[in-house]
Amino acid sequence: MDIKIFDSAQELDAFAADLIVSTVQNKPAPVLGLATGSTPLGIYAKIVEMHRRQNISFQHVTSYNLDEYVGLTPDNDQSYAYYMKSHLFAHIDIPSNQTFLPNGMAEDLEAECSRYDSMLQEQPVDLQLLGLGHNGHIGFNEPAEALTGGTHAVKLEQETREANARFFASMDEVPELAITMGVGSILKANHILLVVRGADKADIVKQALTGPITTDVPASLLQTHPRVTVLLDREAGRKLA
Ligand SMILES: N[C@@H]1[C@@H](O)[C@H](O)[C@@H](COP(=O)(O)O)O[C@@H]1O
Repeated sequence: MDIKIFDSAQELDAFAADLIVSTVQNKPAPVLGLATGSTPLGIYAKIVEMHRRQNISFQHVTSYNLDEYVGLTPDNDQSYAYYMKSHLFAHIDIPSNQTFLPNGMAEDLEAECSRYDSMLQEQPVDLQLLGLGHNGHIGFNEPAEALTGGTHAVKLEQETREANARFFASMDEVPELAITMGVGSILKANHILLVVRGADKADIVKQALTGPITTDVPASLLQTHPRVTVLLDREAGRKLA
């Protein structure tokens, strides 16, 4: 694992955005794996700025998002589809028919998960951006005795719902179910970019990066991947020796 610790959010965002843009520029048909949450916001803003100022084009890019809530329509401002549109897709030239998220409104969730997996199989992810949950989740792969490899529907942990409640009007509105790429699908990406910020994640960063590889900390499975770049701010990295 290549671990980099940054003194400022701006430096971290610029480094991550450069890495994403270089993947976009160096491949004829790049496939990006994208994430939501507060962690990637500065990175997306930097990418939008690079698109505007340096004319970086995303017309040839395909993207797959990690996860989506079940039961929220794409025009619901709490859905991840809405998040991606408002923070990234609407501001760059990526064609809308090349951006994919699991469909949280699908009647048959199992069929939706297999559909998503078949698409990922045909278009493997070149660079997968990841955030980290306080309990070590990646995407919505929660700590469990066994983890699911492929895309699947998952019941969210109370802790995860509480952490994400800040984006909703009330706790009752936070969905109980989500669709997420599985840890197996995430690990198939050629290169993984894990980004973590904040003192409240320092302990889980240490466990995930240096602790035992265990399904109790889903992010610890990243230790088995040959090409992971970890970007931390000072606070998130403060427990690493
Ligand atoms: N499903 C998302 C994850 O993909 C995200 O990485 C994580 C951390 O979120 P944040 O970046 O807001 O701390 O929690 C959410 O539950």
